[in-house]
Amino acid sequence: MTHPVLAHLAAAADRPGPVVMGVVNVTPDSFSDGGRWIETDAALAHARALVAEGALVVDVGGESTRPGATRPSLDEELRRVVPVVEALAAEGVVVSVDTMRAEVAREALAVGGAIINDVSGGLADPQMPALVAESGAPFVVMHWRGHAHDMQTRAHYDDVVAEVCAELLERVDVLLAAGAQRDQLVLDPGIGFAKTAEHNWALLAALERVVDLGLPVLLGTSRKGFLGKVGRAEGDERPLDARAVVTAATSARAARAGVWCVRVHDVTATVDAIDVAAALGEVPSRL
Ligand SMILES: Nc1nc2ncc(COP(=O)(O)O)nc2c(=O)[nH]1
Repeated sequence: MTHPVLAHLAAAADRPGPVVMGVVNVTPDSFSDGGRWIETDAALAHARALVAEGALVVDVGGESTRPGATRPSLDEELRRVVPVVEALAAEGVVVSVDTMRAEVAREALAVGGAIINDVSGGLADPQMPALVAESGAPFVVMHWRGHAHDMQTRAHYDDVVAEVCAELLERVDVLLAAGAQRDQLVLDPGIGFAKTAEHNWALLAALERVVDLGLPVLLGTSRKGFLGKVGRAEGDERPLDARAVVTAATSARAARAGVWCVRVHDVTATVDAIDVAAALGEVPSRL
């Protein structure tokens, strides 16, 4: 059984391969584009541009999750996110809200947000599982081992793929026990969260094992540090605005693995890469 919002997106998709989710960080300090979209009008203009490039969903976030980031207050996160979600939803855009706070998710859904994207998978806010159950909204359960200020101290695994899968399934059990429905849940391996570059590559190489857990999968590699560094000498990593191609290559990989959605800052490059994978017959039929 597919959740109606996910079914709508599948029906809206005009190409094979993952749904493309465009990123709009309404934050002053996100690693990938901090500050550029902090003003509501700038965020809206950017979101519209991403939709024009082929994004079927726009992910609106008000809290930076980069290592070392400090958390905004609840009121500040609400101030950043709610006006953008409301305006985009009013224009018919499918909006996901990237938040770890149940109150922000609740407010965003109340003004038309369609999906909750919680990088903590419901761990950061004990109220989130109940909100997920109460709302019935699709919920992205990302693998997470702690807030930005110390998550990289938890990047220790004997078998990162097996442990990430097991910990994701633990979150699924908690959410189902709280009353959420299975068709609400989307899994995400949490690339770059409590993971080294080696862990990220191992997870990308084994994406089918995450897909085989039997729920839609979302992948977020876009512009992340391990992509900046790949193939480059120390100190010669790609600048943030030169990571569209490396990100797109991982989007093609995601398409080949049957991933449901890719969350990216540079939509066109990813759409192009997925189109090539599809033309080569490498993309499984949609979920
Ligand atoms: N579901 C999901 N959400 C995320 N939100 C933020 C970031 C990192 O920050 P960014 O907004 O600058 O990309 N990565 C993810 C991710 O990998 N998966």
